[in-house]
Amino acid sequence: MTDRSVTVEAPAKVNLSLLVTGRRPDGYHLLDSLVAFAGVGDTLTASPGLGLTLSVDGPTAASLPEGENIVLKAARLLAEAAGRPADATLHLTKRLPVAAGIGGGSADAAATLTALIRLWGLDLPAERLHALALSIGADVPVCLAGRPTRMEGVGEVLTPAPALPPAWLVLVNPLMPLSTPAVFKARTAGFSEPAPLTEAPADARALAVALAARRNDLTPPAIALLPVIGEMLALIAAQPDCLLARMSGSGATCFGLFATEAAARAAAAALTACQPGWWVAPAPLLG
Ligand SMILES: C[C@@](CO)(OP(=O)(O)O)[C@H](O)COP(=O)(O)OP(=O)(O)OC[C@H]1O[C@@H](n2ccc(N)nc2=O)[C@H](O)[C@@H]1O
Ligand SMILES: Nc1ncnc2c1ncn2[C@@H]1O[C@H](COP(=O)(O)OP(=O)(O)O)[C@@H](O)[C@H]1O
Repeated sequence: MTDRSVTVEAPAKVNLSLLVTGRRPDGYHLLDSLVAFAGVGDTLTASPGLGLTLSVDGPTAASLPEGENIVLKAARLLAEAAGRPADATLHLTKRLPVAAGIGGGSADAAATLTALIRLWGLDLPAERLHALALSIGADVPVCLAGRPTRMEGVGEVLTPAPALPPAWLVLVNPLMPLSTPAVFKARTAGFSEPAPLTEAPADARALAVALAARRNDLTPPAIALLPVIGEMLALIAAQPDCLLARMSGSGATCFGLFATEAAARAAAAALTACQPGWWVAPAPLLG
């Protein structure tokens, strides 16, 4: 690391609701999702260097599969778009479970773009950056936005969501990866009507009520593929003061919504005591 290093956090993406509203001719599903971020995630540091290198550490680094890390793909595509060499020394501290429905890879890619734009002093037009992010992955544009957002299309249509109230989440993952294409493929239900959040909920309880009127349409197929998700949801919902229990993205990570840090931390401790093999992370909902 040098004085010129740029460090960017890559927070977990949480689909507070996720409706499948249709299907494109190419097979991709159209979504209407309220996406927010949690105060837990990976960290990306970019430093000056000759050539492009990436080192990775952190508690979940070992579960990254062989093959190109999405961080390198993001760096190469950004350099290409800027017409400059991809010279940087990147370091990723991986804390989020992989292939977990909380967009760890997408958040890492977005953090890489943000860090390298600063390191390389680039001034890319917003539309160009949006298109570049989308070419890396459907969830990368929303991770680049990094604030509560209504996400439509397959991730390309973004509208700022109403402000979210102070609240806490407990993220829970069984440390079993779940394949996104498999979950979409296992869907048997029809399509949902879009249901945007139109008013800012006054508090965490009002947010829970608003979310309860929506769903995550990918939950039934995810449970069919990985029944432990059903157990996780029941256990989270049974925690004192849990306002809502829901799955994020295509799973398997689920979250509980709580009004206070104390309630979230108590629930996280109880969940860990009961299932020591699960990844359990209490974190604030980022507004
Ligand atoms: C479901 C969401 C919701 O935020 O999150 P995650 O569960 O990945 O975190 C995303 O839309 C995940 O988008 P993305 O990250 O591009 O999915 P990938 O892992 O690349 O999976 C791609 C495959 O999943 C299916 N797929 C994905 C997205 C979508 N809107 N419709 C689809 O049908 C397609 O079969 C596609 O080939
Ligand atoms: N830095 C990274 N972090 C996580 N996954 C990565 C990364 N680079 C590449 N991948 C690949 O991206 C896939 C999707 O990962 P991830 O974003 O964690 O899941 P999800 O899309 O379910 O939220 C993983 O299965 C892995 O093969």
